[in-house]
Amino acid sequence: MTMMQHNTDHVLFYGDSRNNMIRSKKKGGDDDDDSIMLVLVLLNYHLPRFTPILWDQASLHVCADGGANRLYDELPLWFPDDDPADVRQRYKPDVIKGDLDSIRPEVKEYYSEMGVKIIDKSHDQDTTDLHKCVIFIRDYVPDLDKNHIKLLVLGGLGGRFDHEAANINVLYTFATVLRIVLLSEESSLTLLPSGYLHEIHVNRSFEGPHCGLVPLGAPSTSTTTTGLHWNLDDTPMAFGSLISTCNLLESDIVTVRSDAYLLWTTEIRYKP
Ligand SMILES: Nc1ncnc2c1ncn2[C@@H]1O[C@H](COP(=O)(O)OP(=O)(O)OP(=O)(O)O)[C@@H](O)[C@H]1O
Ligand SMILES: Cc1ncc(C[n+]2csc(CCO)c2C)c(N)n1
Repeated sequence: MTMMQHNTDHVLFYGDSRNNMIRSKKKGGDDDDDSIMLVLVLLNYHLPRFTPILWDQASLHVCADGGANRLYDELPLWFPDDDPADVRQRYKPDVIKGDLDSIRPEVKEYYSEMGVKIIDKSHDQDTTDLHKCVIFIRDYVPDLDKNHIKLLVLGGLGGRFDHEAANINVLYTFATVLRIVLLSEESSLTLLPSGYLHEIHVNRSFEGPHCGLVPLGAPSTSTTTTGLHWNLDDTPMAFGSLISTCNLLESDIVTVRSDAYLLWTTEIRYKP
């Protein structure tokens, strides 16, 4: 498989190292982010209408179990003038992985005959399909490239709350291994580990104005930000007290420093 080709095309969304990424510098660490490779994971929930744009920019495309049904069913509907078979050939995943209890048999057979790698982990009923896909990506990508990967999870927000909570747990589980962003058509969500100065480059042509910083795993005794309408200045945050929601972007660059892991969310505005 030649899945990990470097993607040097201009990137409109979530991959442009100048416009839209989070640079997280440890004190004294290198700022080594010239080239970002996008990896997509498609879940079995509403795929955002911008999925085809991201697809063209990504180097690796993975479906989590029933996410393959979404790709098979929904992509042809977005290209009504094209033959569905041509659309499915254009948007052919590299891998389908999961416990395979949701992918329909005809969809599995269709992609299998196209040569798509299908990984059956039905024996594992303790981790979610997204977790299984992230393990595949973690093990597939050489260590040297991991800093340059941005994993976008399409259909990662909204829907059943237990699935959303599991997706957020994946952010925590792999926080120091891979940069992961959960996406829906309305929001992005990523985790900012503590101990870094996070320099977040937002693209206000499609992100914002609303945004939030949420100490989900544990309270923060001190968070300091720049670039927001309501900045925090060595401020504590905790559930039951202050959390920063309904905040507003005031700059293309937001900086965050905190003693706790924080979820960072932005509003997404997309008009097809
Ligand atoms: N209703 C939903 N809301 C939000 N996310 C979903 C929903 N259904 C599926 N997903 C996401 O898509 C992934 C793959 O979906 P799939 O239907 O194959 O999962 P599953 O493990 O069979 O789910 P279930 O708990 O329904 O048995 C899930 O792991 C989850 O992340
Ligand atoms: C304590 C505990 N709670 C729930 C599950 C169930 N579960 C968690 S992930 C998963 C796979 C979904 O594709 C399933 C069935 C478990 N194993 N352990």
